[in-house]
Amino acid sequence: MTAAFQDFYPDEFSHCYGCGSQNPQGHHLKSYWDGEETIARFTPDAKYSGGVPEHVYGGMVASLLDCHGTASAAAFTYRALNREMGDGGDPVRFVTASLKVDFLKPTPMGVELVVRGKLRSIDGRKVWVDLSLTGNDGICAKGEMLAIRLRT
Ligand SMILES: CCCCCCCCCCCCCC(=O)SCCNC(=O)CCNC(=O)[C@H](O)C(C)(C)COP(=O)(O)OP(=O)(O)OC[C@H]1O[C@@H](n2cnc3c(N)ncnc32)[C@H](O)[C@@H]1OP(=O)(O)O
Repeated sequence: MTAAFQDFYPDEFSHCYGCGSQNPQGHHLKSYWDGEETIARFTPDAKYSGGVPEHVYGGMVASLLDCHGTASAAAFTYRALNREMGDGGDPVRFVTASLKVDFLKPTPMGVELVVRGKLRSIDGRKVWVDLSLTGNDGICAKGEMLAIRLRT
């Protein structure tokens, strides 16, 4: 089975509620390559409802974009450097500096959500990623992230 980007985060940095393998309460979001783009799939539990039970609350939507975006920034950078994750070299890790979310329509509950990341540009430690979240009836939210590579 293909490893997810998050599987390469060192344990000591894997406590993120959204995607950390070491957080037993967390969502354990997993991100993968899909051609030139990145993809993650997630079905929120019913307790993450918005104003009505049929819709997902906005914080969950932003959280999925956030975690998939930083993982994608790392993946795009590895690829730009012609490197593989887990290659034994200096780890490439990112945090979110800025995340803009446009909520285009309510996000449906009870269906698998698909989060996609597309590289906009890399400029030194700064990586801009365009994000989208799709439900069963088209794109529900779009995001623009600036992720910053941590100094190692
Ligand atoms: C080895 C470590 C492993 C860690 C593993 C983590 C795994 C991931 C876990 C999963 C995580 C899940 C996701 C999460 O939840 S991540 C959690 C949420 N994010 C954070 O907590 C980040 C908090 N912020 C910081 O730590 C610092 O501010 C960072 C590190 C981001 C930058 O501080 P640093 O001192 O390093 O760099 P710098 O200040 O010189 O800035 C550098 C450049 O960036 C530009 N800039 C900065 N901010 C903004 C902005 N808002 N808009 C526009 N531009 C901005 C800045 O002008 C400069 O540009 P230039 O002058 O070079 O042109």
